[in-house]
Amino acid sequence: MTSVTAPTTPAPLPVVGGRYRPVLAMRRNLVGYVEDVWRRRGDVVRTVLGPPGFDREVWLLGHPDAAARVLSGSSAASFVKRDPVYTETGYWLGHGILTAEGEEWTRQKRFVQPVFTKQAVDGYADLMGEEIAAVVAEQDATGEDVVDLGAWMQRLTLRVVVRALFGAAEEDVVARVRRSFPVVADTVVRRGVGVLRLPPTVPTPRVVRGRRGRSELFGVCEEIIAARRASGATGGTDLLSRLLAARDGDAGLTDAEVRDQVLVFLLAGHETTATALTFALHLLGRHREVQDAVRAEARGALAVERPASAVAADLPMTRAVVEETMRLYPSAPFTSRLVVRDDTVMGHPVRPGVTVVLAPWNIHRHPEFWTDPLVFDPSRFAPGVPRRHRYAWMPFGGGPRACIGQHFALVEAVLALAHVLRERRVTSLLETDHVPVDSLITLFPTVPVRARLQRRP
Ligand code: HEM
Repeated sequence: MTSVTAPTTPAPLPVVGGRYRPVLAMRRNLVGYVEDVWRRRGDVVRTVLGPPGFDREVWLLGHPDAAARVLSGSSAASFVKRDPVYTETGYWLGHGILTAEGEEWTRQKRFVQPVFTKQAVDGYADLMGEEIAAVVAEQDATGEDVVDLGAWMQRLTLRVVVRALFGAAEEDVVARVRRSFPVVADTVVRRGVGVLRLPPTVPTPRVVRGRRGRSELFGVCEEIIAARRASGATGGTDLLSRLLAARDGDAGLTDAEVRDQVLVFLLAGHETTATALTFALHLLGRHREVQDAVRAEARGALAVERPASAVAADLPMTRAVVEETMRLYPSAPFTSRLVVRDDTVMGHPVRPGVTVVLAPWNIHRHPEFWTDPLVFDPSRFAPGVPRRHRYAWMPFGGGPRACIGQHFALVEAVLALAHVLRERRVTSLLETDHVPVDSLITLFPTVPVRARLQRRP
């Protein structure tokens, strides 16, 4: 006899928390709130935020299966970057490949992909090495042995990306981006997670500040593009030259489109890597034996005269440190999407209009996938360790919208650690591996992360 079991539909998810308390808690500390809810309520949490009529439903997702559903090719079309945070990002930072959707994204990707092939990125490794060496030497010249790792690494990664973009690490550009980017990022996130979003045409103090920051950022890029066009120079290998020369059939990118891509690379490409390096140096500064192993590896790899891309490929231990750091401190701790057609997430039906927030911060601490998840242990990423769930480690996202700059970032990060540690001992001045953090698009420490540097023969 065969028995037929009727398919079961899971009961609707209960709504967790009130309409206002979570918003206040998120304002206080977004990372803390999302982790706390996950620990108390599990991997799929449904909230409804804001007053009736203006409310929005937000699901917080903390399981790799949920990430696979939202990001991977087969279902990704149900979850698009039109949620409030990405809508704000597009408004304030331009409509480059980071925020584009559908056909427009496919078109932009055809222009941008060739700029980020492995071969193209390996071509930037030498200039990365030069910029890193220059920033390290600059620090040595100050005679200061205590350094704010966050500020130092921001300077380093901004110089690298500016040089890769424009061919020269122009101080003026570096300074203007450093000044304006945090203001715009603050505007994007505060408006993106806020409940009552007034149109950006309403000149609230935040909007006014945001506009000032945005015109400075746009101005920097537009001036450089105009100067490059006016010079008539062609054939350069920096990212800007490649974008200006890029063709899809007969068509090229307009100046405004080039500006928007340049902005994406400037912004997506420096804070994220700086965050990873800040926490990597902090953790190494607390784990002396790992640091000694990284130093030994760096000395071996840098002793031979060869291209920096070959050096970067020869630093497996250093790379494992970067990967483990990005597990504990993912530079992009959350990513969000708007649901645009009926779908399911881990068996729960989700309807159009819901915002889903994936939390790599939680996924990277998930006890089903990580033993002792709070322990810093780079051996998890040693060569030969079997692959885990594809989305258990996802600092660069996944699926078609995964980070285009992943190889760039990893080459830069391992080279930076190798150059810093080769002749220096780093001692962290914080007495915990677990630095208090929050997030405005990217993760940041809420206390200064300082370390002592000592030269080692
Ligand atoms: C440690 C460094 C980095 C981290 C952690 C990181 C993280 C991410 C993540 C998580 C996404 C996917 C966002 C989503 O799905 O919503 C992304 C996308 C992207 N990243 Fe990165 N990123 C890093 C460095 C870079 C660099 C160096 C560049 C370029 C110079 C870059 C350019 C981009 C672009 C253009 C996208 C959008 C891709 C698309 O939508 O097709 N990123 N990044």
